Parts: sequence; C-alpha cells; structure tokens
Amino acid sequence: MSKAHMASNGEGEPGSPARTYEEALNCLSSLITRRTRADGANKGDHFDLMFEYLKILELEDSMSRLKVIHVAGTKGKGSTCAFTESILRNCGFHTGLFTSPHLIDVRERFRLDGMDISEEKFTAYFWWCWDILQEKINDDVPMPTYFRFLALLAFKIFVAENVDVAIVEVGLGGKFDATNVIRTPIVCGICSLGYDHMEILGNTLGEIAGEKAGIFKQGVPAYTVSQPEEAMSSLKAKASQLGISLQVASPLDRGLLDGQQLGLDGEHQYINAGLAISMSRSWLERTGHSEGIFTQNTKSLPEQFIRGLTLSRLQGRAQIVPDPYFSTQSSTLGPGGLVFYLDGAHSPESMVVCASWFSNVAKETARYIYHPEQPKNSSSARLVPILIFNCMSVRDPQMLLAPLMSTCSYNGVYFHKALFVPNQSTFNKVGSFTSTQSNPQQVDLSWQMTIQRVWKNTINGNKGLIDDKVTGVNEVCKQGEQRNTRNFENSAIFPSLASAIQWLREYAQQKRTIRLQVLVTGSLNLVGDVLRLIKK
Ligand SMILES: Nc1ncnc2c1ncn2[C@@H]1O[C@H](COP(=O)(O)OP(=O)(O)OP(=O)(O)O)[C@@H](O)[C@H]1O
Repeated sequence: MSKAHMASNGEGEPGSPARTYEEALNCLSSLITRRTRADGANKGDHFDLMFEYLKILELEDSMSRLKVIHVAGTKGKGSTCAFTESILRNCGFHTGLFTSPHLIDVRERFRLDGMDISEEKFTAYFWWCWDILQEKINDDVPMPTYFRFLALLAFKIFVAENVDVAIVEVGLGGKFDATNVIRTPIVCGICSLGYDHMEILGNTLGEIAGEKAGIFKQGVPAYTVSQPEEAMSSLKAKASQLGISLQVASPLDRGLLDGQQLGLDGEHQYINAGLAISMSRSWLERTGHSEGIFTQNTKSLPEQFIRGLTLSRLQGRAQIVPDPYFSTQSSTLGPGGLVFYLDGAHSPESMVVCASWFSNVAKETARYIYHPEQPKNSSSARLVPILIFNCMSVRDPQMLLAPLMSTCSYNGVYFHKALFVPNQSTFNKVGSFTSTQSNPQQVDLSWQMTIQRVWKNTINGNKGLIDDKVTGVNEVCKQGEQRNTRNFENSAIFPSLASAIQWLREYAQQKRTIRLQVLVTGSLNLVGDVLRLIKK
C-alpha cells in the first residue's frame, strides 16, 4: 500500500506510538454505542449518512466496481458467506470476505484470500479511514457508529486490495444495514429466517423478511432457502415489486461431495451450502467466468466447489476443541479429559440445530453417556455432557433453554450439570479481555440467577413455557417434555468463566476415567471468551 493510502493528515504512520494496532482498537471501541431502533420512523437511524461517509472517503466510484455477493438472513449468514468465499477462492479468485461478529480479534471480520487481514494492513487502512473522517466530520455528519465504521473499512480494504469478489454479510436486518450502500451487487442471498432482533426488525416473520429483503436490488438475481410460508411470501412480494427473480436453493445433497465432509459441521450446514453453491454459480455466470468450471453434467458439482465446501472454516460454529490443557498431559490422564463443543447459537431456531448437532456428536463419541438408567461401562471413559451457558439480557432465556433442553433430551442426551457464567469480555471494548469487575465478590450475577431460575422452571415443566410462534421448535419441545428431565437438575452459577473452566479441569483431573463434553452456547461472545481462555 502506498504512503498516500496510509496517513491522510501527516500525523504519523502505522507503527509510530499513536498509530498502533492497539490504539486503533481503542479508537474503534470509542464508536460503540447501544443500538437504536432502525425503522422507517427515523430513516434507519440516519442511514443516509452512510452515503456521506462514502463521499468523504472517496469510495463511491470504486465501490460500484466491486463485484459483491450480499447476504442477509437470521441464521446461517456467516456460514453461507464462508462457504461462498471458499468456493470462489478455490475457483481461482482473489476474495474479500466481511462477516460479523468476531470471536477473538476484530481482524477475523475481514478476510483476504481466506486469511484474516494482517495487523499491519488493518492498522494502515484503519488510520486511513479514521483520519479522513475525523478531519471532515461536523455536527450534521458525526463519526460513524461502530458497525458503520467497520463496513466502511471493509469497503476501503476490498477496493484497495483490488479483490475479484467481495462477499459481504449484513450486520443486522437489511434495508437499513450499513452494508446496504452496495447499490449493484452481482447476486443477493437470504439465509434461513426466524425470530431475532424483533425489537428492531418487527414482530412477525413477514415484517422481519421484509426488512431483510431490503437488500434486493433491481436487475440483481436473488436466492434464498426454503422458508416458512409467511417469510417466503414477503420475500416474493419484494422480489416481484422489483421485477427480479427469487430462486429457492435446495439443501446440498451430501452425495455430491464425493464422500467428503463439509468444512462446517451440522445438518443445517447443508442448507447453507446449498445457498452458497447457487450464489457462487450465479456470480460466475454473471461475471462471465463460468466457462471451464461447469461441465455438461449439471448433476455433479465442479471439483473446485467440492474443495471450497470441504475446506471452508468458521470459528465458533459447531466447533469441537479438545482442551489443550489436557492434550499436553494426556499420557498421564488416561482416557479422561475435557472437550469443548462450541456453538454461538442465540435464537430459538439455532438452539434446536445446535442441540441436534451436539446430541449427534455426543452420541457418536459416546461409549457411555451419563444417564442414571444406563449401566456404567467401567473399562472406558465415561462421557459426561455439561452445559456452559449465558445469553445477552435482551434475550429471553426461556426461548433458548427450552428448545435446547428438549432437543437434547429428545435425542437421549442429558446434561450432568449446567453452569451459568457471565461473559468475560466487555461489550464496549474491542479486543479487551477483562472481567467487568475484577473482584469475584463484586460481580453482579443477578442475570445468571435469572437464567438459572428459568432453567429450573423449564425442568419442572412449567406450562406455557414455549411460544407457539417459533416454527418447528414447539413440536420438539413438546416431545422433549414428555421425557424424563430430572437429569437436568444440577446447575451452578460461577462468578467468572475462568473459574468455571478451572472447576471443570479439576473435576476431570480428579475423575480420571471421565471425559467431560462441554457444550458452550447462548452467545458468540461467550464462545470467543472460551477460545481465548483455553488457548492462553
Ligand atoms: N441454516 C441454519 N438454520 C438454523 N440455525 C443455523 C443455520 N445456520 C447456522 N445456524 C445456527 O446459527 C449459529 C450462527 O451461525 P452463522 O454465524 O452461520 O449465522 P449468522 O446468521 O451469521 O448468525 P449471527 O448473526 O448470530 O452471527 C450457528 O452456530 C448455528 O447454531
């Protein structure tokens, strides 16, 4: 990158004291604000400002040359984007990928050719954008908020790095999302729709779908997956208003993978992969690159696609991580130890897919799953499922725990203990990893107590726990309720995630023939915190 690209006001370059990566993270943190309602009444919280910022950064023209794939939806956006990026990279293209949120390092949000952007490049592009904006802002055009800044930074990076294709995940919603300044994408996609962020997007599936369909553009083909009727008709209505085609991508037929596995685990990933295949194909056709990739046999997948799908990766989604603490001592521990199953599900529908995934893998590996009614097999490690859970206080824990518990018990997997912990990282600091309160005596655990109460109530089978609105979840919950839930009874609150992990390690160490299978879910931040802690 040229120096002209780097610093706009001559105050310094990356590496000088005030221009470091750490300093950039501090400045970025200063942009974090609580969300406001982004609806028609306030024009998406001054969404039009985004166009002002693009003008200030002189990105308008260059952005229109980016060959973008734009993806919205409630669940599966990140995974679908990761598959799409990997497919097109394996077809030989120079790719840019913008996703959210990040788990450990903000640079995860910006991938170039499948790799997180380097600290050096991030720092340089950050200050380029930051300095120009700082110089030009005024009362009418204030500094962009956190996600808006990140989206602008992504556009700057992709333009400057001259990517062949930019795959861009919507942050929240669609119509008024910061990424929706993309005027002429090559193709758009809407992943599985469900109930999330209702305080911002609306209370019905139709309203939510309408917001997401706000990314559709005239002349741009749109793809989606099978959706509940109400959501689908809203998508169709928007597509027909614009006179564009809306095609429904079928889930990937696993037989097309030549006996290989998708890079991302879980049944639901076949839905996401199907959408990624359709969008990639459409992108290749519309940019004139399909020749030589597709053969006459329309039933098979090009080998570049298979490579892309099987090599794709994304942290914190159905990820299995053996605790490194035990892998270094495995010879002395025998068959016991601790394995984390990480999935950042935080909506009712994703809790169901998360619980199905966990149950399946837990059962696959089970030589003995903890269940008092089953005989113990003393010759091998006993597998003991444990839950670590937290969710944001804007969420209804009942809507998350009920489907989790029901799906697991329906599949015959019973948590030996549920641990409720506060998140480690603070919401308003990028890259920080400190507890909100360092003295465990002072930590406010009232939210964790609420969650624990909900857990206990759910065990006791309170009626009216489950909201009938949640398609698919209700049926599973009812089936699960009929099962014996007494094995969910043990639960505990820990003042920090670190203390919970410490407890688990000691427990596994004492009982050498026990292997703890720890499902961590409810919050992607929590999952990121676990990854940070165990990899230290
Ligand atoms: N097709 C799907 N249907 C239901 N749940 C899904 C689907 N795909 C992914 N999930 C669940 O959603 C979680 C997040 O996946 P992913 O990051 O791909 O989606 P996302 O839409 O980007 O979500 P978020 O906005 O929460 O980051 C996964 O861990 C999984 O539990």
